[in-house]
Amino acid sequence: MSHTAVLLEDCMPLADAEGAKKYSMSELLKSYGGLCYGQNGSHYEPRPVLPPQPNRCDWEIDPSELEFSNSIIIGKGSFGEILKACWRATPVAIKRILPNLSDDRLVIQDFRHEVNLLVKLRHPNIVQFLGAVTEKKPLMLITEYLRGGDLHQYLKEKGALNPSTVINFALDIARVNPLVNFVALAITRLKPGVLQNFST
Ligand SMILES: Nc1ncnc2c1ncn2[C@@H]1O[C@H](COP(=O)(O)OP(=O)(O)OP(=O)(O)O)[C@@H](O)[C@H]1O
Repeated sequence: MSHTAVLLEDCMPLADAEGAKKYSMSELLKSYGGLCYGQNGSHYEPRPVLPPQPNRCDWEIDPSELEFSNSIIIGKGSFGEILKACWRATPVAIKRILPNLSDDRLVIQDFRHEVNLLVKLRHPNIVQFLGAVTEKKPLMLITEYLRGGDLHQYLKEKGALNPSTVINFALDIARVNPLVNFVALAITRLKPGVLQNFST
């Protein structure tokens, strides 16, 4: 078999040519040794491609992938508890809707709203949404686990913050809007005395 034929066979363009009904190209590839799926001597087997499932989102998480054996409760919200658990061997934060609220229409609406919002957000300063369990109960929302907790927890532990820390936190929050980066850059260019006056 010629070098060309080996390359053609390796990358299996014949299936693509046949799929696209490019008959002359198919013939040309066959004349160079290209084999059809499943054809005698072919090392490729036909692999049926499942059609996309309607209404199934690629962020839907199968609850069997969540590992709760060493989970701990790290917080409580109005409708559920927040646990530190594992998903695919990675520590994650899971907001789990309380079983007795799982059928509450308003709770479900609120939960779906939060999921729909988080799906659209991607920014280093926003907790990363990883997926959600929406097709089975209890409903769950899975995000990256923040080792330092959230700002509320931080304030509870540290008490009043000094003004420059407050400004840095405010800038981190505001940086979610790209325009604010200009302001942030301008502030870092300020002389130290100016910032002192501004923060007191
Ligand atoms: N991703 C996370 N990583 C680490 N800790 C978290 C995370 N998410 C939440 N927590 C902890 O759980 C607490 C409650 O979380 P949060 O306020 O998000 O709950 P919630 O259900 O959204 O509350 P509510 O619905 O009342 O606004 C936080 O104060 C924080 O301590």
